[in-house]
Amino acid sequence: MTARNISRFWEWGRKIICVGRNYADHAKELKNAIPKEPVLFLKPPTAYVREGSPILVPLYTTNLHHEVELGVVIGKGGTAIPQSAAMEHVAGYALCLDMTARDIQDECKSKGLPWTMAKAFNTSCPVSEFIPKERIPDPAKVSLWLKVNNQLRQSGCTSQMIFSVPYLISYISDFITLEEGDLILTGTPKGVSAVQEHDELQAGIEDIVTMSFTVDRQDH
Ligand SMILES: O=C([O-])CC(=O)C(=O)O
Ligand SMILES: [Mg+2]
Repeated sequence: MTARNISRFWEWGRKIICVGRNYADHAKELKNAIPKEPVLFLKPPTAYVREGSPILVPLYTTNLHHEVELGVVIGKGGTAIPQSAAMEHVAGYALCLDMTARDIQDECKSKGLPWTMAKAFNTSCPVSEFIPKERIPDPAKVSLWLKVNNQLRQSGCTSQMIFSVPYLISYISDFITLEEGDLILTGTPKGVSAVQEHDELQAGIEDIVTMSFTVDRQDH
């Protein structure tokens, strides 16, 4: 068997662990409380979509939102990783979108139900190319942006995160063993909004990476 290449982590079938409400300005825009502990949910590996393939709007939503996020790619697995050692477990990063069926999420929230239908559908996790760790020396100091049809909708800096990357790795690994190839989505800054069929989404991290996706309606 040939060795797997971490720069194609999306092919590994590993976990996607997402952090919600990690930016106060986004928690506020959706009228959510500022969390005292990280809010976590999961996406399956079937959520991945790469440039060249469209983001598909599930048939059951009329309010699909973009959320631009810094993704952290795990290079060395572990359980109960101390914060002081957390960065040794990072192989690199990826720019990610946490596509969210907001109408379904609102319904789930009001019924106290899990967010799976709102967050975990096929193509709900567009990802950029792999960004080696050296290209982002400090994950608490990078700017992210997202445009829809060339109009800026989101622009934020990871310095606004409530819980830092090392804190999240340590917190998550206390109860979910992290494995090589796992991806952690670290939450979105404010500016989330709806996308429609045929929209063009473009997102970037400073001059480090950009990516673009089109939105399509699922046809069955
Ligand atoms: O859906 C939400 O508002 C929670 C979330 O994923 C985020 O804050 O990134
Ligand atoms: Mg999110």
